[in-house]
Amino acid sequence: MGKFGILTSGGDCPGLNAVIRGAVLKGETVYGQEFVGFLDGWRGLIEGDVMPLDRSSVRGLAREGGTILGTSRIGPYSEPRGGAENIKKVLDELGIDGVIAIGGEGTASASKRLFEDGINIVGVPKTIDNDLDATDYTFGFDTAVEIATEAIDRLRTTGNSHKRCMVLEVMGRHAGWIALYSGIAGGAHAILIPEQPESLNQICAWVTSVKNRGRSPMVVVAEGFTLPEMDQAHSTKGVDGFNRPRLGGIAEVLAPLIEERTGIETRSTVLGHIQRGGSPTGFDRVLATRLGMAVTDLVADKHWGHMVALRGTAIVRVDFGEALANHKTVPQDQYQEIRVIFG
Ligand SMILES: Nc1ncnc2c1ncn2[C@@H]1O[C@H](COP(=O)(O)OP(=O)(O)OP(=O)(O)O)[C@@H](O)[C@H]1O
Ligand SMILES: O=P(O)(O)OC[C@H]1O[C@](O)(CO)[C@@H](O)[C@@H]1O
Ligand SMILES: [Mg+2]
Repeated sequence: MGKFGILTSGGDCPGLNAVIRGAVLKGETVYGQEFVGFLDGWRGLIEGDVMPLDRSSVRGLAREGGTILGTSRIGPYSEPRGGAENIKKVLDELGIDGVIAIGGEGTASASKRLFEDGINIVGVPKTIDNDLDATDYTFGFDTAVEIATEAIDRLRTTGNSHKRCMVLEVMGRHAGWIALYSGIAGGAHAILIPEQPESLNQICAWVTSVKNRGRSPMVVVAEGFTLPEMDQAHSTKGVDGFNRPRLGGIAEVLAPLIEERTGIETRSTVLGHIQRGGSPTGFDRVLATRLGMAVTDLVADKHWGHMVALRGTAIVRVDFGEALANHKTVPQDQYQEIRVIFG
């Protein structure tokens, strides 16, 4: 029973639509809940801009990339109409009893603040970066790894033909999970992640040893990687809607440096938003559907201020504070495990 509004906020991610479908199907079927979708993240909530969401509007959605609701990096407290007071009024006017916010760390921080300000709100974690501590995996990550792995496979054939060093840049602002997993899957000769600065000397030593064995070096780098002499991640594209530097382009910095130092012809590719687009993998569809279904239990129990998460194979409930306590970065031992065979 009751009427609830769903929104997707922050960067999009394959599986968002599967969450929406899971929530609507279970909420309607098991609890008799009704749903609307807020358009473009928090903007739709602030402005009361909604679309109807029922069983027929989520038909076939598990396989669809993106989000039918749209997303943005607008915050719920942004001027001129943001803030808990206004949001309460909007919810009352629309007869909405609570909000389901699907998003990453920023969305969860905003949700926590709204909950503390008296809004009935629960969350579903999403990010291709897999860097949310409360959950073992986030949906979208497996899809991004799959896409990045295919990119490595393809770069390796052209790299081999021309006997070049290939550098692939993948996403990963604070955490190198996509680089680590796709790099292992694709047999990269070096994997560079934000958690672990590596010197240019070390990178070139790996590249040279690969070349000396008669192979074409493949380097995978996360966008947030820094060389020891860099004080922040490479960014030349200004800031995003929340004033954070837009990352991207470290591969283009590294490639000429590697070429100059090693004498090996080197090319760079920035995979960019391709890894966030398109259809989710089977794994991500299952995870997203289960999280979407489980969030309707939270709503039915009025378990506001919490989000659903994956622990092992179980879906559990964690409060926003716990979910936000730490970034889940790649632990040293997991990086060292693969680093011993670089080069
Ligand atoms: N502490 C906060 N208080 C209020 N609003 C916030 C807070 N943190 C983030 N927001 C708002 O929530 C929006 C969504 O956060 P953000 O852009 O970081 O996306 P996200 O949900 O973390 O997903 P992504 O993984 O793509 O970063 C931000 O753009 C910002 O407007
Ligand atoms: O280009 P956008 O949509 O602002 O988002 C880019 C960021 O979003 C993420 O994909 C997810 O947080 C990061 O890896 C990346 O830095
Ligand atoms: Mg964020």
